[in-house]
Amino acid sequence: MPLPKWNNSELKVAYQCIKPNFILYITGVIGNSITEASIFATIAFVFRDMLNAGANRDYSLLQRGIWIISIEAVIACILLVVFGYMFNVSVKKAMANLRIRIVDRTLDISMDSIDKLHSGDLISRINTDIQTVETIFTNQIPRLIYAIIYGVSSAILMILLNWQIALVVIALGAALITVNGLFMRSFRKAGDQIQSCHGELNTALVDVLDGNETVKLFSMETIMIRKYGEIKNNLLDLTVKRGQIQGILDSINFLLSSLNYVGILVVGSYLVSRKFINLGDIGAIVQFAMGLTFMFQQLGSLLTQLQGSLSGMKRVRELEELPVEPSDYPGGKLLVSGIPDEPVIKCADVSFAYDNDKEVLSHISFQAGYNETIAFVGGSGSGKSTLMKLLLKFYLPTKGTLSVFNTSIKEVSPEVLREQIAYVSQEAYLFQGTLEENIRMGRRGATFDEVAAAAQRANADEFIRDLSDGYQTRIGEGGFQLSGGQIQRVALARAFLSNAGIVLLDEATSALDNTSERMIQKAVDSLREERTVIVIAHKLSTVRNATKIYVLNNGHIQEEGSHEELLSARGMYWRMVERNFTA
Ligand SMILES: Nc1ncnc2c1ncn2[C@@H]1O[C@H](COP(=O)(O)OP(=O)(O)OP(=O)(O)O)[C@@H](O)[C@H]1O
Repeated sequence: MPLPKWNNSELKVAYQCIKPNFILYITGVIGNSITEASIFATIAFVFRDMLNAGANRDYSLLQRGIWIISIEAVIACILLVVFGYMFNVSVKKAMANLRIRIVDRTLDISMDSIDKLHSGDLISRINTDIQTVETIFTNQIPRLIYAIIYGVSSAILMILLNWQIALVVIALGAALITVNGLFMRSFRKAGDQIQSCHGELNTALVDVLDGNETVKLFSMETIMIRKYGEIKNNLLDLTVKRGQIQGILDSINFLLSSLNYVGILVVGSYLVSRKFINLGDIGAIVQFAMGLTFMFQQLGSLLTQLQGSLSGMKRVRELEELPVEPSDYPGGKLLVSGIPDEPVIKCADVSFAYDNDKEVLSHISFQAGYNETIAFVGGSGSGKSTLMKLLLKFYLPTKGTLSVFNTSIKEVSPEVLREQIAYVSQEAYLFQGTLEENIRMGRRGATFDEVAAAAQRANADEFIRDLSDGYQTRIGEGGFQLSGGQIQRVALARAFLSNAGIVLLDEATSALDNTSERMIQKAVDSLREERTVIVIAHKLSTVRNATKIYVLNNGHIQEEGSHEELLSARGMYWRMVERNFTA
């Protein structure tokens, strides 16, 4: 039988999900199955008694049967509620834990891995794929266990009643499993395609929602809806294809099961007419044959369905297996105290490539001391942002050393390093929550007075207090919308609050009105005091005051020096200044 390879790691991950509640889960599932199977077994025996009662006119058998069924039904109702509760609760807990674990894991994934994922695909893995995993526990495993318990108990009872008929039914059942096995590969393939199509669909949806403004700007509505429609149609085709396979399989199963019953009835009638067996026993055997055939049928179709669900598990596992930011550091600490004599940042002959082939930074060397501002300028794609990412340890240099406070960043954990760095990016991300909460991200545990003082230094306090809810104004998606200049000042407030010794500043390129521009410039100037600042500069005012300027070109340092030195060299920097500095 061409069984597909069972991927152990997927089954292992599936087991890991339920492990903390495994006893509760398995007790619920097995208890449920035994209860249901015993009802059917009792019905079979009562059915036998009824047929015999009719044949022999012994109505006490009938009375006994009614009593047994009634009592068992009451007990079963209670047990089914208890067992159902046990396994449902354990599955819900397991899935909630899995979702939290996956989101937690997503936050630890290294930058180069996360760069390769689309947020839509990530959301699909966390929602749709985990939902598929849930069906393994709520549907497939319980049905599988039930089918086995019901089938095996039916087989035993049937063998006890008449082993010859039992053998015939078992042989036909084996044929059923073989046929279902033939379909397993197609189910797995269809499952893989459907799950990844769900990922594509979410990716397209995120593009439509996040890129809404751009879509409208370029009148791309038709293109976007066509793209979304194509994926949706593809998903529909795949689902219909899987439905067709399921349909063929169901009819084959139905045909084989019917043959089974017809066979039993024919053989049974013959045996009854020859008085080898009584009518009641044949009635019971038909009931047990139903149990046994049900098991074979379910084993086949459930194993194929399980393949589909394991496709979801595979995508969840892929997410879990992505490389994370390493956490096994030699425990290096950054000795930050007072005014350092040595340069705070030392970058010695650093090179870096994202994909191990093309270097985007080559042989970069510079130093930045206390109270100094080092500015990087250069054309688009010259490597300025990449250098910032190396300083933040989102990536490690492929060659050379990068040290902060005399310690190689390789030796300290990203958390320890980032505690000493305040990063003010062009597009600060503001989370759903109040302005106070957003600023407090600079230093958790800061008091309200400290938050307000930081906002004051960032020239943000005034506009915040002017809002009707002040610091309690809710921002983020669906909340109050801040202007570009206001967002930048909130980001600067975070940096002031952090008290970090190093500031990485990605100066905004977007044009702001003069008042905003002046306020931000004043805040930045004050942030530079008594700190070490690395700035990606786009404005002449910023570079003019820098201690040293580095001009990046294609990942190389093309020129370095003070504003005056570089101007008199009349090179690339001079040309940029002539062009009014729009790097
Ligand atoms: N995550 C990434 N994976 C692969 N290549 C990348 C990645 N990020 C940037 N690059 C490449 O690295 C090079 C330098 O990019 P970087 O963003 O550092 O330039 P930049 O000077 O900051 O540009 P800009 O001023 O336009 O922001 C570019 O060729 C870019 O395509």
